[in-house]
Amino acid sequence: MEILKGIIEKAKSDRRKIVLAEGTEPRTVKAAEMIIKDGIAEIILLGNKDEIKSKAKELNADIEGAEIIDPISSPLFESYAKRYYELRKNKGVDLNKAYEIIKNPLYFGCMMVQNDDADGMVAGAINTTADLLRAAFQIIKTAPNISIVSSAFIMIVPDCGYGSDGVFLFADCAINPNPNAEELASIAVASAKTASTLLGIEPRVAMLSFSTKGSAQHELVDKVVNATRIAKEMAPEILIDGELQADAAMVPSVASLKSPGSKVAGSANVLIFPDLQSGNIGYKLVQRLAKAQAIGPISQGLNKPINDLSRGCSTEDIYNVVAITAVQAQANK
Ligand SMILES: CC(C)(COP(=O)(O)OP(=O)(O)OC[C@H]1O[C@@H](n2cnc3c(N)ncnc32)[C@H](O)[C@@H]1OP(=O)(O)O)[C@@H](O)C(=O)NCCC(=O)NCCS
Ligand SMILES: CC(=O)OP(=O)(O)O
Repeated sequence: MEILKGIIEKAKSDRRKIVLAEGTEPRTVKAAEMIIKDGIAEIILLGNKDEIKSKAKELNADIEGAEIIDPISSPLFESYAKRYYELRKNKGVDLNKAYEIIKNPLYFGCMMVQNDDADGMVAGAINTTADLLRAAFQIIKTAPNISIVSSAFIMIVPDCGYGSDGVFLFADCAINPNPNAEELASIAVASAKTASTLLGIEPRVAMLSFSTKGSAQHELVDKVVNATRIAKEMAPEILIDGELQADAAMVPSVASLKSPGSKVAGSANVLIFPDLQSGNIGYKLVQRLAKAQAIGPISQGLNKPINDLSRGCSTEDIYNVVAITAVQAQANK
């Protein structure tokens, strides 16, 4: 929890302007109230003004301090549509289509961030990850020298001595369905960076598999072995090891049996899943069965901070992801 408090204090220290694209969604409206009250960020809610105000009234939420922008009647609408057309005309988008697309708050919000009218955006309480990411990929795009955008969850597991006192980073649990070895290596390196910059912990990165150091042979294991080698070449300064089963990665007694001498096994705090099936299932199991707090998915590798939520998120989750987005935005300046 200390880690989360640190992020929240950092967000407060230099307030950024964050767009909440799902402005009428009840958890979002409540989160906006809390964020404004605690001074975490300046908030822009997107959507129909009357609908947002009546939702706030119904929820007894004070959102007086929020700016409300209706994309359709906004003076920014025309210029954003034209800019979107310029960005996507070589992909077959004509001007009429651009006007249609910019009515969608996910696209309008990304345009606000891209044009520095806001510093970051959070959505995904009602929209799917794929819909949010498509808008971000098209408008915000991938940062220089980054081959692939991925995501990570901060997992805070109660009464747990593994990882960094129960704190882990899990990746990729939200974006890339089946990364190849190079892509998996990039996810590992990006996650190590997120762990050190956002969580302030020294990353110990485990490349997870159903095999530990050759205990099983399969092409799925080969992918993780290759990804581990590539990640070590990409970032020799980072502690990365694999392939490791989850118990060998986290539990010292199992690590000493299965992978003796490893600097990561038994103490991993960054867990890299081999594909999205295992990553998404894995984080939800830990969240629900171990009652862990799952904060994210936090995007890694976009030019500017756009973050997703799970549709199962709580008001508190939105509050936390906004704080993280604000801290990422500070780092971008
Ligand atoms: C991320 C995702 C939406 C991309 O899907 P898609 O639209 O079919 O992907 P495409 O291959 O058509 O690519 C669309 C654009 O995004 C870009 N893109 C796709 N994946 C990318 C990635 N990981 N990093 C950077 N750019 C990416 C493509 O380069 C392309 O750009 P362009 O249109 O400018 O050429 C898709 O991989 C997905 O649905 N992932 C799973 C999301 C999910 O359901 N998660 C589980 C719940 S959290
Ligand atoms: C991250 C994630 O799994 O999102 P959702 O639950 O909305 O599919």
